[in-house]
Amino acid sequence: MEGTDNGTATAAAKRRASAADRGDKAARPRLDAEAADEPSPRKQAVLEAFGAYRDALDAHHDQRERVIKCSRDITALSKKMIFALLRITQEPLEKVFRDVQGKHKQALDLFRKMAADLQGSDAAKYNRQATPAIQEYIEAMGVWRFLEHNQLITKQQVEDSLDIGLPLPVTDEDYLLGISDLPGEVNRYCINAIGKGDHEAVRRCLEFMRHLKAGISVVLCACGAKGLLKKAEVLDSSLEKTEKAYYSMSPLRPLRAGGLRGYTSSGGRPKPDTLRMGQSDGGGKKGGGGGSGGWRNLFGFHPLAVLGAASLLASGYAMIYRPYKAWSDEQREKRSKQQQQAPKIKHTEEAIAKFPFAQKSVVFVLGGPGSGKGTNSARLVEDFGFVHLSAGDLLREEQKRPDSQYGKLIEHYIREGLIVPHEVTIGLLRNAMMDHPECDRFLIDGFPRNLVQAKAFEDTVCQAKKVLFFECPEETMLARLLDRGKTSGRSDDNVESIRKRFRTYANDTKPVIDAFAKEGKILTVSCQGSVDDVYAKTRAQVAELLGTIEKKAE
Ligand SMILES: Nc1ncnc2c1ncn2[C@@H]1O[C@H](COP(=O)(O)OP(=O)(O)OP(=O)(O)O)[C@@H](O)[C@H]1O
Ligand SMILES: O=c1ccn([C@@H]2O[C@H](COP(=O)(O)O)[C@@H](O)[C@H]2O)c(=O)[nH]1
Repeated sequence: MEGTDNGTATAAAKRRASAADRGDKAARPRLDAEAADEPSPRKQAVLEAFGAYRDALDAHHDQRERVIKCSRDITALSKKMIFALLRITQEPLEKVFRDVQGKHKQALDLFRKMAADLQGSDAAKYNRQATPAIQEYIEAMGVWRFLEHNQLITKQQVEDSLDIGLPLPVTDEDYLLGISDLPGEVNRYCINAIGKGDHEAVRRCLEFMRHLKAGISVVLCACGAKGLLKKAEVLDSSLEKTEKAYYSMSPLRPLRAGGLRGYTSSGGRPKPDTLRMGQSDGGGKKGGGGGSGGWRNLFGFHPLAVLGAASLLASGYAMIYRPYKAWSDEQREKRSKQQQQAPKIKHTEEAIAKFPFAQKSVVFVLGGPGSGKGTNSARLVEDFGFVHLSAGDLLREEQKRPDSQYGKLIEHYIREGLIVPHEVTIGLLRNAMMDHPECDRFLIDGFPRNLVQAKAFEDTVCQAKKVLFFECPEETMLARLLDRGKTSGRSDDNVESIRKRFRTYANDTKPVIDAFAKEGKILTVSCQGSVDDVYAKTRAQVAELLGTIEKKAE
């Protein structure tokens, strides 16, 4: 049929037919040309469909651009809020908070605009664009909360602060990633406080970061959330800087109130409205293991501090547990079988609480990487009936254990020469001690690697009787480790990892040795000489020590 695809005449065809009826031949060429230009209905339909797609794409593009713009503006405002907050050390409080409140109001206006674009079924498409703003905002609100109330902001508080009349979901991941950026800012505030000689402010920063680190470490161990590991490393380095700053202001502080006992706390009675470590009064649980006391120790007793901690853990839990819940029955069954095959945290809370840790004689074995700790410990076992527990070996074993939730984390820390969060290492050490209930003497080799571990072990396991310290120059250790690396198969016996381990040793472990030295607990052995020579010196030191211990016990 002329001019039609589906039997329906086009307008031009109709006009041509009526011109023919009228016998109007002159109109024909014009009408023919008109008909040739006019799209067929199918073409028309396709054009219309494309038009609709184009409009939808344009609308999507505009909506995405609007979200990106709002997100950038909120990010910038949040950074300005942080910047304004950090002026707290230079300007009157009211001025700072007034300024921040103004910026916060502007941020909320932008959030309102952004939330409007995030409503409806397509909202999820733009979440990725909104996320940076939400995380930066959480960071800013976290800094504010810390400075004003000395508390870790909770996820609920973040949500409540977003009073914009429209729902704007804050995910657990946003919350965790947002608060894990706090240490960098707290560290900046701390540096300003040092400039002002405000010792108390520096102490508060340090405690806050320790609480945060403890909480994040646990979440990290449990779920290894993408992005969190990197932030945890930054947190470590911020914490390290703050610790150095704090102790540089008061070098003897770690040793106040009796050696390591004074390490984590301010020494004096903490103010009721400040976050504090639960063990600051020296009332740590001896021989009692972790349990709920462990959490109180991590986060202090202030109810709102606990709330912050709970929020952090709830988010971590949700990230771990929700995906688990979404598993099929088959996946869940497989996972539970794997766990039954290789349970590692095998002692019950009750058994841990009952185990007489405090009655055990523990000797720590310290020294740089490759200084001979393992070699000499093995021989001491033969001569004196110690149980030898190498923290590094326990970690490597846990790393290899199929289905270990810590495997990836440990692998990363070991390769990078970093110190695995102490909750994991102490958990493994405690397990291993409990595997030998008959034994009273333990050589704990390669532990504690930093002051926090040392304090945590004292509080949750027991105090070491002495510390065997292998003194060794770096060149000797490097040569021995490279030699060992030819056959050891260890991921960290290579030049790059060895350098990192040396750095960690100098920065974190040497201060532990110094602190124990001040307590009079160090037995130094020079690592120079043959294996037999060094062992002879070691043996003599230990024989004398055991003689003393036994005499004391009589
Ligand atoms: N006195 C010595 N003379 C020469 N080589 C030694 C001596 N003592 C130990 N070694 C060798 O040096 C290497 C490192 O020793 P060892 O494994 O005991 O050190 P380590 O302190 O336990 O190391 P890491 O902290 O890395 O576990 C080993 O290959 C060991 O055989
Ligand atoms: O308490 C500890 C002990 C060890 N690590 C990590 O393990 C490696 C290797 O330890 P070795 O004692 O040399 O076997 C060490 O570099 C750390 O990454 C730890 O984190 N905590």
